[in-house]
Formats: sequence, structure tokens, C-alpha cells
Amino acid sequence: MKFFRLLYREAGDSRRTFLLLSLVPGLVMGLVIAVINATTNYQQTGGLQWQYLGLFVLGCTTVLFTMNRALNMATAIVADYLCRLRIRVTAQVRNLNLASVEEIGLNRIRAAVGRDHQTIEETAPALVGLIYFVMQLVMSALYIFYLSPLAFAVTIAFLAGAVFFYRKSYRDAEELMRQASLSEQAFQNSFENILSGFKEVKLNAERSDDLFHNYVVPRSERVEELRVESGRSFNYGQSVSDVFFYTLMGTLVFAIPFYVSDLSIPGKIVTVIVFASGAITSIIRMLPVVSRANLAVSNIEDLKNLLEKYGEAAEDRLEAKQAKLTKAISLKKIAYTYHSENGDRPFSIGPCDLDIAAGEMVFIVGGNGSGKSTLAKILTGLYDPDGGHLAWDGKTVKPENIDVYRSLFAVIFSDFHLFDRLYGVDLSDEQKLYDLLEEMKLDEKVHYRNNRFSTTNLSTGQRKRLAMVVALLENRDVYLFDEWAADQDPEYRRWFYTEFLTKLKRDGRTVIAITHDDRYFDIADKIVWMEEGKISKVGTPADVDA
Ligand SMILES: Nc1ncnc2c1ncn2[C@@H]1O[C@H](COP(=O)(O)OP(=O)(O)OP(=O)(O)O)[C@@H](O)[C@H]1O
Repeated sequence: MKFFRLLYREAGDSRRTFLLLSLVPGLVMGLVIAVINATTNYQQTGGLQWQYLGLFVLGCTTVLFTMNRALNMATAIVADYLCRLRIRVTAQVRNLNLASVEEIGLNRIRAAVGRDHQTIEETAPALVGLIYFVMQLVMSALYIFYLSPLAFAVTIAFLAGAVFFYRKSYRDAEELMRQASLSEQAFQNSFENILSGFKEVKLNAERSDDLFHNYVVPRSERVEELRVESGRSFNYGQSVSDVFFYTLMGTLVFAIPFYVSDLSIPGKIVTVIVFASGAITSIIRMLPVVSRANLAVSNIEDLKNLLEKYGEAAEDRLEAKQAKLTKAISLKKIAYTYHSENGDRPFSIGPCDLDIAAGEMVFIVGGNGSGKSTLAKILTGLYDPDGGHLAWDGKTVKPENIDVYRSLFAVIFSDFHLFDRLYGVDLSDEQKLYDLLEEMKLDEKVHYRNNRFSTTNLSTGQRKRLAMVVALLENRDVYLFDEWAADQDPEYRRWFYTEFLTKLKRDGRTVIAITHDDRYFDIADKIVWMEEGKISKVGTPADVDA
């Protein structure tokens, strides 16, 4: 029903036309059967009746035409809904805070936009078919009523019994399908480990066996088990409905003739019942498909509600602007705590106080897990601090100006994403791109053709250099690098610290580098030491080991 409600809602102004077009084919087909029944009864009609032929042709043409229109409409409505859904989800995700995206989980978002999206797309024609067959059934019942109210009462009683039993198994089957969908997610996670960790899995037979035998296989088997159970439940419902149906047919053929005066009636009823049996079988086959679509709609609705809930904390996007840093960025008593799902004590940052002057070169140093990258995410406006005060040039960072604040930064995180195109970069001076590619020694490896990089299949160090090209083209006031040099060869590493960063500073940029390279600490103006989420010391290179 969820799927039907969705289609009806999304049809908007054309919902009446859609409903009419969906109902008409089944209704008319019922009439066509009545015409066939009347025509084949030559004893009463005394031969071929041309008006019946006319009605038959008219009826079939109407069915074909309206069915085709209804199918096209359903496809268009669903395609339009899915297109809007993708755009809306992407727009909502785009406006979320980084912390919200991390809490919701990328897999959940991907599933709604991928798997559930596809299920809904594929089910649109099935739903029109379902309406068609249900209407055929309704018309068959009415025709039986016309032929014999008693036969109609018997038919309704049997159908009610069949629906009662089918509904129970259908509910059980739907619940099992829902559980299968959850288990499928667990299987996908294990499968993703095999794909994403292919190298590590390939190199370690024990890991490969453990992952495969203890996770992939049992999880896949669990999905299979639940799907089979769900299928069995559907099939049980179908078998019970069939028993009702065959008993109904038997009753109509063998018992009803004793209660009707016109002996042509049982034959007519059987024709209708045989016709209706096709509709019943089709309905029963389609229900699991519609059920899967219902589940997909639920998943999407749940995600929509979640995105809306998190969206309350999201900022309205402002016009993209490029901010300037003329004085300083200042953090006062900044604090942040990660959300914990499993009840473990989450990592916390702060309270932290720090001033970064415009044009300063600041190194953030400290042990693994001390909170350097987390601080960088707060500093760049990606994480909204739970407490404290963040400002630039005396202006407090608030939801209204957070986009402007973020535009101060060009950042290369240690887990950066390399885009295949220069999205949002003004390339009026294309030569600058070629010069930078040359400077990063990538000019023979990467080209920019048809508005995209010829390749991003590069070594880790080369990928970082290409990310640097993009960051420089962004032309921001503050550059933040999270362990950029970690994957560079000694030559590039030396060049990065002694030439590149100092040149950036000379150009008036503020440079913030998260680094473990203590042999280059002396080029920094300020060093910020972090320990267990706190700034333990702020000093100069002279304070190293002091
Ligand atoms: N998305 C997250 N959700 C929950 N906890 C997180 C998340 N990201 C990081 N943490 C936790 O925050 C702590 C600090 O991580 P962070 O990446 O800031 O450290 P770091 O100093 O940059 O470490 P490294 O030098 O190893 O890169 C870690 O204990 C980590 O488990």
C-alpha cells in the first residue's frame, strides 16, 4: 500500500487521470469477458452478433490504449519522483554537517539512492498490472452477481476466506523480507571488505578465510534462509488461496446448477472463473514484488525523516563567497565530542584556545589519535563545536556565515577525495593549471582534456600532488595540509617544507600543517602540540624538546 500511496501522492494534479487510466482497463476487460460469454452462447443469440463483435473490438482497443497510457504515466510519475528524490537527498546531504553524515552512515544513503531507488523504478509497471487484475476480479464478481446472486455470495465468501489466510502469510513474508534486507546490509559490509581490502585479503590467507567463511558465507546464507522463508510464506498463502479457489470452482460447477433455473449460467460462471483465475494468479505473483517496493519506500521515507531531523541542524546555503583573512582566526575554549553509538566513551577535544595570525605558518603536532585531524575539522568549520567561540578577524562564526568562513580554506586531508574535474574552479587562466602540473611534475602524466583530468589512477604521492594543484587553483587565503608530505619521496618532502610552504607564506597565505616531520619544524612560526584532545603547548621551533 505504501507504494500505491506514494504513486498516488506523486501523481499530483494528474492523479485523477492516472487513477482512471489504471481502473479502466480492468473494468473494460470484465465487460469484454461478458461480451465473449454472451457471444459464445449461440443457442440463445442464434448466431454471430455483429454488435458484440463491435463491442469486443472497442473493448480490446480501449484496454490496450488505456493500459498503455497508465503504464506510461506510472513510469513517468515514478521516474520523476526518483529524479526529485535523488536531487533532494543529495541537496539535503550537501547541507548536512560532516558529523551528521558520519552518524547516518554513507552506506544507508547509498542504499536509498541505489538499491531502493532501483526497486521502486522496476515496480511501477507491476503496480499498474496489479490494479488491472484487481479490477478484472471486481468485474468478474459483479458479472457473477448479475448471473446469480447466490453464486456471487458463495464467491465472495470463498474469496474472503482466501484473502484472510493470504493476508496472514503475506504479513509474515513481509516481516521476513524486512529481516532479509537488514541481513543483506551485513552481507554487503563483508563483501565491501573483500573488495576494498582486496590487496590485504589477497596477501593474508587467514584473513581471507576468516572473512570469507565466518562472515561472507554465513551472512549470505542467512539472507538466503530469510528469503526462502519469506518465499515459503508467500507460497503458503498462495497454496491456501488456490485451495479456496479450486473449491469455489467446484462448488460453482457442481452445486450451483441445482439452484438456478437457467442451465447456461453455470457454464458462464465457469468461463468467468477461469478468466478470473488468471487475474488471481497474477495478483499473487505480483504481491511479493509490490511488497519489496513497499520496503524500499519505507527505507527511503526513513532516510528522508532522518535527513530532515539532522537537516534541522544544517545551515541554509548562502551564495558562495570567498572570504579574506586579514587579522587572525581565534579559538576560545573550543570543545567537541564525537557521537558514540555503542556506549563507549567517545573521544573529546578541548577546551582549546588558539590564535592563528594571518600569514602565519602553524604546525600542529602530536601523537596518533591526539586529535589533530579533529581539531582541523573544527578549525575549518566542518565540525560544529559543542562549546566555545570560533572567530575570524573578530567575526564570530555562526550558522549564517559558516559558508563564508569555510571559504577561507583550501584543505588536503589525509583521506582526501580526488575529483576528476575542477568543480567550481575558475579556469580562465588555463596556463596556470599547466604550470602547476609542471611544478608538481605531473605534466607528463596527467592532462586536462574535455574539462576533466585524463587520469586519477596515480601513485599515492602523485595523487596528493594533483590534489595540491587543485588546492592552489582554489586560491584561498588559508591552506591546511593534513600530513601531506607523509607519502612523498625525501626530495619532494624537502621541497614541500623548505620551498613550497615558505613560498605560500611569502605569497601572504596562512599555512596550517599537521605533521610528524620534526626535522622541518624549524620553518614554522608557531607549533601547536596536542595530547589526548587538548592543546598541551603552543610555542616556536625554539621550544622543541624544551
Ligand atoms: N568520525 C569519528 N567518530 C568517532 N570518533 C572519531 C572519528 N574520527 C576520529 N575519531 C576519534 O578521535 C580521536 C582522534 O582522532 P584524530 O584523527 O583527530 O587524531 P590524529 O591526532 O589526527 O591522529 P593521527 O596522527 O593518527 O592522524 C581518535 O581516537 C579517533 O578514534
